Amino acid sequence: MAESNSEVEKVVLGNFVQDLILTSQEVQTNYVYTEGGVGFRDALDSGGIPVIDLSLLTSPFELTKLHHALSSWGCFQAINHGMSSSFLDKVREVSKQFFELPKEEKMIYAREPNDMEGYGSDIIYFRDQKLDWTDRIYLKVQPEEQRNFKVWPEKPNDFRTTVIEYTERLKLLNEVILKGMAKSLNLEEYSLLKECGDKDTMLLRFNYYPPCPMADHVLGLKPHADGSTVTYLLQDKEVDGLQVLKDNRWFKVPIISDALLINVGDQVEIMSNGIFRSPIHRVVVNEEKDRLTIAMFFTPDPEKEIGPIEQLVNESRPKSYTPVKNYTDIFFQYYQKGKRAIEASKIQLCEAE
Ligand SMILES: O=C(O)CCC(=O)C(=O)O
Ligand SMILES: [Fe+2]
Repeated sequence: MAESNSEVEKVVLGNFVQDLILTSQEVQTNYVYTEGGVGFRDALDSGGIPVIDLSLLTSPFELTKLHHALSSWGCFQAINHGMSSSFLDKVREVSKQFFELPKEEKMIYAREPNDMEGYGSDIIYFRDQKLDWTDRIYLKVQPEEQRNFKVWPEKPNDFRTTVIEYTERLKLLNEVILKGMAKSLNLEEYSLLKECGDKDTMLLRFNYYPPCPMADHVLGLKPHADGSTVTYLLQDKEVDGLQVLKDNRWFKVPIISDALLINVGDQVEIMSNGIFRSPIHRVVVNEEKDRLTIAMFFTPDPEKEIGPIEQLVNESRPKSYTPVKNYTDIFFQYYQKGKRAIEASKIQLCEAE
């Protein structure tokens, strides 16, 4: 259901934002928003994003809190997730060390022009595409046999082992979260995990946002919702920048040291028949400081068709989405055009009006 490619001129490898800064080039127009730009950073402070203690997730009280968090905000800050502060520091540290390497050492892991995996910046699909002020490393970390080590940094030398350990830890955590979500929906606890199929995929993205001289007119990441089932974000420890849209207003996501920000992606919105929402979020940049975040996206087995879970469909909540397969594939083209892929799966419920 991807859109026609008529606008797509060619897919090219863009500039690295880090290079633009090092060479003090003027900010190119493709990064600059002329309308609605001023004030990107003026979002509301939000102490309101729920904080959930995962060590209590078996209690009915915490499950109710989880249900409420995911149906109102679509995200929460997870504390007591079992990963130590020093381990999370290590994950941040090896990531930062990679971006600090000289250009030629990073380029060994550059992505191919048509490929997402590896070190790169936005794929350019069409001429007027708005570009994100960010460089990334994108790695498929699961299934294991699909790891493309050609694009996995070997420097710093503990990069790979740290990434593999982080992957293992998040795999376990994701089970806890999907079971908790299912229970909070009064479903059998494995129902969401089963819906993801046997070969679910994990994509790890390191987002590096260099400082930007036009921070009020440029976005680190344009507004989007994630195409995942669930996303786990390890924020920068010192520099904020993430904002979440709720009731048409942008709220800043505060930094809670060692918490993970967990958000619903489009595919859990579909599975939950819209009870849980996949929140729209964006990233603003900073004039002086760089920022680094690490996002792990879980997606179902691409061979597995997913759709609203039957028990969540009834007269008062009719089926709102058509089943989809390999949702991730269509997601990125929509994203670059500033559109939401989930619209393609939504059923128009005219008769309910
Ligand atoms: O860097 C952030 O704060 C958010 C990253 C994000 O939204 C993403 O990678 O999809
Ligand atoms: Fe995101």
